[in-house]
Amino acid sequence: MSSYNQINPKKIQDLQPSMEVLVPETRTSTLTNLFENVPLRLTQEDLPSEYSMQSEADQISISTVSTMEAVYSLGLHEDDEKLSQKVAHKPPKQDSSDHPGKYELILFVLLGSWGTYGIEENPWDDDDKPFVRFRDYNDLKLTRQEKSGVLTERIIACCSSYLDKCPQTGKYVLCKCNLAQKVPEVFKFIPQPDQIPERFEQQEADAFKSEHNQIGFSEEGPNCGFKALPDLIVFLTEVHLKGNPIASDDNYYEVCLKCIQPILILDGDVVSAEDKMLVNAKYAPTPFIASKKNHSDLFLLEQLSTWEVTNMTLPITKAPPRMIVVVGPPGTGQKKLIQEFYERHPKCLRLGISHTTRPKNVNETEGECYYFVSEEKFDDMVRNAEFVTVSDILGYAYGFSYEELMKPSSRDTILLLHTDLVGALNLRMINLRPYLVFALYYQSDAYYSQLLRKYYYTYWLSRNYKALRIINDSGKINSETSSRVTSDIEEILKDIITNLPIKESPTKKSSVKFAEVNPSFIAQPECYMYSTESLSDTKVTSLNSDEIASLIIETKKKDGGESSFNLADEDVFHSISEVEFDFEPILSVVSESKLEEDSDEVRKQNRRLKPNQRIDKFIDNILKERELYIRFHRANPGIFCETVNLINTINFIINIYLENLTILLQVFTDKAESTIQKLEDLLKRVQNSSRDSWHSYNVKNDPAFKEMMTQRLLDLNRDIEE
Ligand SMILES: Nc1ncnc2c1ncn2[C@@H]1O[C@H](COP(=O)(O)OP(=O)(O)OP(=O)(O)O)[C@@H](O)[C@H]1O
Repeated sequence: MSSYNQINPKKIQDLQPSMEVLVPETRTSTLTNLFENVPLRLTQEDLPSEYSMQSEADQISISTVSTMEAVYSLGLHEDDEKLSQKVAHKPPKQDSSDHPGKYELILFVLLGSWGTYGIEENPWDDDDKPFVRFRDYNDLKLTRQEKSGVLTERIIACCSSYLDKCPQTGKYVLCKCNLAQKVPEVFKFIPQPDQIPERFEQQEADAFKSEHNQIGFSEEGPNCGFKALPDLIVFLTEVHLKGNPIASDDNYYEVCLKCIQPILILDGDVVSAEDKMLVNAKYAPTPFIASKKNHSDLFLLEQLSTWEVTNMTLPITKAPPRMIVVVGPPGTGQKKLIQEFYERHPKCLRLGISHTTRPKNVNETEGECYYFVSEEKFDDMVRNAEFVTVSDILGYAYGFSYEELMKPSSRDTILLLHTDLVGALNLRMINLRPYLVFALYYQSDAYYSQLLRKYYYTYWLSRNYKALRIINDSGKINSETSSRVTSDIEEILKDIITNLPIKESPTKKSSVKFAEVNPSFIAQPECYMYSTESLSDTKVTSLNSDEIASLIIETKKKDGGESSFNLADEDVFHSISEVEFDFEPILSVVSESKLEEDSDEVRKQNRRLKPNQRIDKFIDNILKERELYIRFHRANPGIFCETVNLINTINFIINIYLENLTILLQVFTDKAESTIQKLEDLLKRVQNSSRDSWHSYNVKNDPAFKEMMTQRLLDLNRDIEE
């Protein structure tokens, strides 16, 4: 038996019996190899003296039941119906009766899919302290190739044989592939030892250069070329492949960035976060795949977690509430829409409150539109399988919890919430049968300005500058304050002038609460936009340059000294009519003295972030997402209807989908009245729909389930008899 190099006896005694061994299908070959030499039953002899087995019953056996195989592979590649069919009819693999034992280990393979998606990058970030190792790398008699740094499956197997506690479940799992020291300067992988070309035998270890390693895209076989990447390099941050055949592929750079998520250095060059972001956006999975992936992750966690029966737990016969879900790309104003809709029908609706890690905005109240939680808390909830769905939106996590879903409410109350597309598809996938409403800005231009208002200015203004004063070419500068012009700011202010849709003259001297102008996603300090001089009382179609000079965007002082600016007439912004600015303003930024102190820091930050480029890309990405929603809608007729103007089409579609209890219609958030009207129509239909048509799959009637239970009972009886 191979050696155990580190054993913590206390921990091994904690081993809990458990039933499932989760092995994603695509990874089984590595795993099978891995256990070739691991005894399936550990006895006292196998263990070092520090650990004493109390009785025979303490034997640990390892067995595999691959319940998740189907979910993992099907979840990624096939559709709902096939998934449910296969999952339902796939007979579960039996526990091996040759190896009974009190304890079973959960095997969980960290290579590849798990961890690269969504939930956590590397939950086992404990490089140095595995507590049991079945096969030790140090015991391997390395071949010449291996000594020279060639990575073979043998090495991977040894490096993967750690036993440790799974952070998600607290159970012991055999996992982790730490290749950190095994591939010191080059990433070298030879898939099959018998495929090693002659020349390797002749190479001197020292002479072994990265050009000679064996990753080539022309190679055939399951573990060759690019295909080998995702399986192996979850822990690699630095990769050198220059001169390797793989490097001459046109998509080499992008594929490496995509496949090797933790990569920081490729061929000696630092990989920028921006490149990674762009590559990720370019190769983003389709919404269906993303949501299936997401769903299978959550499903997996659900399987691994222990559910507690509390007084919140509803009897299984109770159907979840009927729900209307407003779906749309970020910044569409879904939140406002559903709140407005809710306020009109508070008796028949219940607002579903999601959890999010995004910071709370000034005008938001905890628990009213979101539960604002820390990333740690959110992760904990994910691990405990508390969420029905989770999504990652613009860098923040959003999730809708089971608790919210099942909150007691009257039988006829309809749950109203908003999610992104992935979230909505997840809800469908677990058979909640939501009525999906597609919310979109009618015009992409309007959406663009909305996004600019929402993200661009807020992001910029709030993070970098305390005060901005825009002056015109007449050169009026507030002379008490020092001024500074930077090209970045110039650009941004130009954008503000050209894009900020100032609508109508305010009727009185007023200030506009900037946070209201930008009900922003990104938390901002309290910013206010105000005019120093009163603007004309009469309606104007354009503001003259003097008036422009007086538009100031400034943060509120902490001491409250500028509270007079707080007289915000929140409607002002919305009631200013659109203005064309036909001059090139000279722009100046007036900083407060505090800012001067910070200026070095600010400059440093500018250099690092290049914010205006970044935010441009950021907004571009959101616009692309809008396109994606529309494409998705077109490619999946029936999920959303095509045009909102064709009332008849809507009725037609409603009739078709009424049967499936899924009505899909499109709503434009920039056309508030007609939108609410549509939602009201929908509400009536949902109310009239029959609850009795709720059907849920009953696992107890499934022949595979019956077979499995019978077998389990037989096994149990046999164990007892023995
Ligand atoms: N539980 C959830 N699951 C998935 N997506 C969600 C969830 N809750 C909210 N979202 C989505 O997150 C996005 C950002 O919402 P947020 O309220 O933070 O910003 P917002 O810009 O005010 O949103 P909007 O303007 O679209 O109402 C929205 O598109 C929303 O649909």
